Amino acid sequence: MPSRVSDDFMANPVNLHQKHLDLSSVKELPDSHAWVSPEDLCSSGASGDTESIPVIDLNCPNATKLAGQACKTWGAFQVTNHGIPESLLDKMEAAGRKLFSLPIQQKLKAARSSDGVSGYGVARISSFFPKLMWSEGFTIVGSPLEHARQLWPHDYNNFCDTIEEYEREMKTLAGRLMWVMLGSLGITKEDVNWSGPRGEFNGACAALQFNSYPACPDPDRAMGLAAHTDSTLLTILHQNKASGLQVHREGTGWVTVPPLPGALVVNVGDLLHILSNGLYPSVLHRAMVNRTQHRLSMAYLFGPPSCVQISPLSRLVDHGHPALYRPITWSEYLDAKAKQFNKALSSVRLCAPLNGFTDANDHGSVTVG
Ligand SMILES: C=C1C[C@]23C[C@@]1(O)CC[C@H]2[C@@]12CCC[C@@](C)(C(=O)O1)[C@H]2[C@@H]3C(=O)O
Ligand SMILES: O=C(O)CCC(=O)C(=O)O
Ligand SMILES: [Fe+2]
Repeated sequence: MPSRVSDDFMANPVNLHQKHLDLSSVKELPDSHAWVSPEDLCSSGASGDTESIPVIDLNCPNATKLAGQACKTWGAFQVTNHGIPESLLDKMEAAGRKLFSLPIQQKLKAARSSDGVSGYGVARISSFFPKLMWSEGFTIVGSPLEHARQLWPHDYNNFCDTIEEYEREMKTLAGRLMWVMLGSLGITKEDVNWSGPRGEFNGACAALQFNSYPACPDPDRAMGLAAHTDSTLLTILHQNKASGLQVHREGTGWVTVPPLPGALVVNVGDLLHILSNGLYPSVLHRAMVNRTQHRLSMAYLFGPPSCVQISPLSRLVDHGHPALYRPITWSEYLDAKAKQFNKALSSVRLCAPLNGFTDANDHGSVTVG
């Protein structure tokens, strides 16, 4: 049987000696990275590849309605005409390539510390799985300067300028997307007092995550990034030409999100799930790898100001629709995710769902292999 997230939970500790392998030079999949044994192979892969998440033109007059439908049914959509210049996306992809092509010893100079958030390393959720993922990541919160200097002591300015430009552009887009997504629920600026006087989400916090998935000698037995939901309000993801992102939909299974030139993927995160009182489910997603192409993605993880407690919006709560979640700040939620991973959302839940099932993203029964 393929392994299940619940079974894997904190099971076997990862073999630490293999943790920082140079994946691009490995010729055979090591056991430390083999998620599926040869006997399991027939049951792996995506089942529902005939449909995928909607593609929404942000300039279309119907964008708000379409985004609302997409958030309710998929928890994700792709967006075009988003205003981010293609040249900036290209520069970011080049910055990611430059970073991950450094020798492993150089990348480790900017390694994420055990209690830190920023820096180079394996996915934070790795500790919940008995096998290592076929990927490496680099997380930036605020200024990239300190880590960029460690990576390129004499040549860090271009990297920093590009990242800072991207962070500014993404912040504006994330604010715009918040109103498009919330607008469909009848939410206005008056309903979200922490969005600021002009609804610009000025005090919002964010992190930027570069993900690298080198070509893999045995892609059907490897996992790029294991199934998870993001602990954000929303995530804006750019993927290069290599496909690999899959979203999970109840009743359909795993569905591939094809890379579309210039488009960005928008995911509903756990905090928007809470804010919408469960109307917009956070999307369970994962990244697969392939035999020939190096896949790169960058995720802009958008959250509320650090002092703000997120709880279901009062406009969405009444006698028939009680608040389903207790108030929580982003950093408290990230702590819950770091300790409980896929049980974090349920741990904030106040009332049991009427149908007796757990939260949609309490994905203990979703197969990961
Ligand atoms: C703000 C954050 C969300 C994140 C944890 C982090 O502190 C920075 C990295 C983010 C990321 C990106 C890859 C998937 C993920 C689950 C992970 O392991 O690190 C997310 C985290 C999250 O959304 O919980
Ligand atoms: O690489 C991808 O497509 C997914 C990345 C992702 O889910 C993340 O960074 O949170
Ligand atoms: Fe994610």
